Amino acid sequence: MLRSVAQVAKSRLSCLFKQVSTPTIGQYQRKMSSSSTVRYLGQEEAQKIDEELFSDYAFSVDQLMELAGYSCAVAIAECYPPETLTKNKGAVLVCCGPGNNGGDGLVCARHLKLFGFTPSIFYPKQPPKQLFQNLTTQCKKMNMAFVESLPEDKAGLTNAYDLIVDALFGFSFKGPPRPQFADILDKLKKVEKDIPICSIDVPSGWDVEKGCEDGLQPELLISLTAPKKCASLFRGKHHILGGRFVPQSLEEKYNLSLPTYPATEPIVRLQ
Ligand SMILES: NC(=O)C1=CN([C@@H]2O[C@H](COP(=O)(O)OP(=O)(O)OC[C@H]3O[C@@H](n4cnc5c(N)ncnc54)[C@H](OP(=O)(O)O)[C@@H]3O)[C@@H](O)[C@H]2O)[C@H](O)CC1
Ligand SMILES: [K+]
Repeated sequence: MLRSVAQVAKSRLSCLFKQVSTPTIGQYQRKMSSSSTVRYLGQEEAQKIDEELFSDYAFSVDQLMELAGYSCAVAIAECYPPETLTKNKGAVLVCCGPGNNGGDGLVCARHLKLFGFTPSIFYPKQPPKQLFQNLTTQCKKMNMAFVESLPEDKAGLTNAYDLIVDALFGFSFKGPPRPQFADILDKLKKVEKDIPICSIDVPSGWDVEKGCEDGLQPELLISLTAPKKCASLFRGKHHILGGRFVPQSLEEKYNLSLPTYPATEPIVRLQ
């Protein structure tokens, strides 16, 4: 049967709209899973790329940390929208370590607060550096609580928080965790089946390349820049890539084969 001019025009128009409409993360994910072979980085390589961003490309730590932490908050809000966290009204415990991974955690906390979550911060080893002191002041001025220690019993965490952000260690972690942090990681491990854990860049306590079979099992992993080798052992629900700041020339130099980020999104789903 011949279609009327109006029907043809309507179908062309709808095709046009399909072409120009913004693709969803799901659409990109489907595209990626068939074509992308994002490369997983070793520890030294991840550190080298990081150094090059600061030296050759003249980025400042604050700049990249802001983008990294922001992308983590976006990933968390996408996987766990605050309005769905009804048990503890969107309370999130952000555990921050002594290095830049901890700094990402502080930035992430600030954005989570702006997105409608209620973050509290656990920052047991605060380095005396202006950058971290500034990030801490920003969180305090935004009325975020700083907790001194983790509760001894499991219920102390499960009755207080809907989510835990693990920003303890990233790609510079080496060897077994020292006692103070071994104890913290044990406490988080005990609640991982009750409260989703969202790890920034590397699940803390994992060897950056070989992982850790009986270590923390986060439900969400947000890899930054590119996944580290240990991410191939991640068995959680969501694996998201953030840190959309890598210049094309650096991506090419290290053959990163990064997936296409959707439109203006700071994150792209890997799994
Ligand atoms: N390019 C990017 O993708 C960017 C990523 N960012 C984030 O930065 C981290 C890496 O940060 P870095 O400061 O290099 O290191 P970590 O945060 O992983 O940890 C360093 C601290 O951890 C201590 N450490 C190391 N091993 C142990 C251990 N076994 N037990 C206890 N403590 C440990 C270490 O202490 P030292 O005494 O050994 O020095 C450090 O205090 C990356 O993963 C991203 O999250 C940037 O924000 C932006 C650019
Ligand atoms: K981490």
